[in-house]
Amino acid sequence: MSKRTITSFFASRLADTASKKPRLDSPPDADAPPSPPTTHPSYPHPIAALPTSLLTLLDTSPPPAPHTITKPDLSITHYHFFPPPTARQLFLSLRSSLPFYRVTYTIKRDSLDTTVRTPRYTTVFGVDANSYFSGDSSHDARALLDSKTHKAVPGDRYRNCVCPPRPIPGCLEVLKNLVERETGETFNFVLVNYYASPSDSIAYHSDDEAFLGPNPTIASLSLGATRDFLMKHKEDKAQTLKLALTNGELLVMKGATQRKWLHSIPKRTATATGTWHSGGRINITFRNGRMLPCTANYYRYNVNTGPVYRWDSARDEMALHSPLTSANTDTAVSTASNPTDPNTSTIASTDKCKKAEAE
Ligand SMILES: O=C(O)CCC(=O)C(=O)O
Ligand SMILES: [Fe+2]
Repeated sequence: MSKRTITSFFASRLADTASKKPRLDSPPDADAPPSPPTTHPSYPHPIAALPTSLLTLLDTSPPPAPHTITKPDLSITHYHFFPPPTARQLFLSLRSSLPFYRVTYTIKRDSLDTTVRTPRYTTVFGVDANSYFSGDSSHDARALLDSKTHKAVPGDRYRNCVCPPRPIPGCLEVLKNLVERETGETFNFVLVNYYASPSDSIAYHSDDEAFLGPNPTIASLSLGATRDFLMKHKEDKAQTLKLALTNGELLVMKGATQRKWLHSIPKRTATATGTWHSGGRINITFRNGRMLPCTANYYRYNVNTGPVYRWDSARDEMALHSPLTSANTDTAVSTASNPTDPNTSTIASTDKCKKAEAE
């Protein structure tokens, strides 16, 4: 959690804006050739860097003042983090560069195996606080190191993970750095949702898994189409909130918010979504996973064993990138999981299954 007070937070923001201090740690050189894509053995394909012209826009656009929302047990700050034209370019760039998944998994419901199809595209990068990747996104053979010993992680540490953890690619690292600078927090996971149509959604849930620690801070960036973000208090049914999240908006949820409130992006019909425009919406959440089970959980529910989708600009839609090599179920995971292993979090799975049941 940030140790900065609200006053110092605003003071540093105002000072940054007043001095037109660059927002990026290494401001782009306008004449520099575009950065190469980020590559890593754990990626299904190289992930393109953001164009230099876009990095310049990100670097020079100071965010306007944050707004706070006052409700019981709620700590939310939101602001227009990027101007809409910049956010639109970011949306187009990330939609075409990232690998996405349409995850399917099985859960036990009334002791029967039930298949859940996640109603949106997802992807995830990062690793929990016990490990980190050597080097930076310009290195293509980044090794997973132990946070205490700084040596290679024991080979079996992520054996329950559906795939090896993936380092955060350059295009998302840039955004993480900007959000960290703004919030005073640090994050080690970047989760991405792509809502291709108004019927893509996320059911009511809270991101309160034990592996995030108590009172987690979650920063959430919206790019592309406007979608309604609904919130309701877990106990006081009279307490509800509806925000229309627009292109370039950043929402920072803190304190008791996850413990006391649920949130969702409900399905909408195309006609009811007056502000919908074709192309969909990307949501990026920045999180700090403190405990080992976080990694297996996030890769299971956001990548899993199914095929990769990539944006097909000719067809103007997501298209299968890789042939289906294994069934898009988590059978492999269930058989690989060892319930007595601390990597297999029953708390986490239970939390996520609650989310899944309504999807
Ligand atoms: O798309 C959004 O704004 C919310 C996504 C979300 O709640 C999540 O990924 O946990
Ligand atoms: Fe969430």
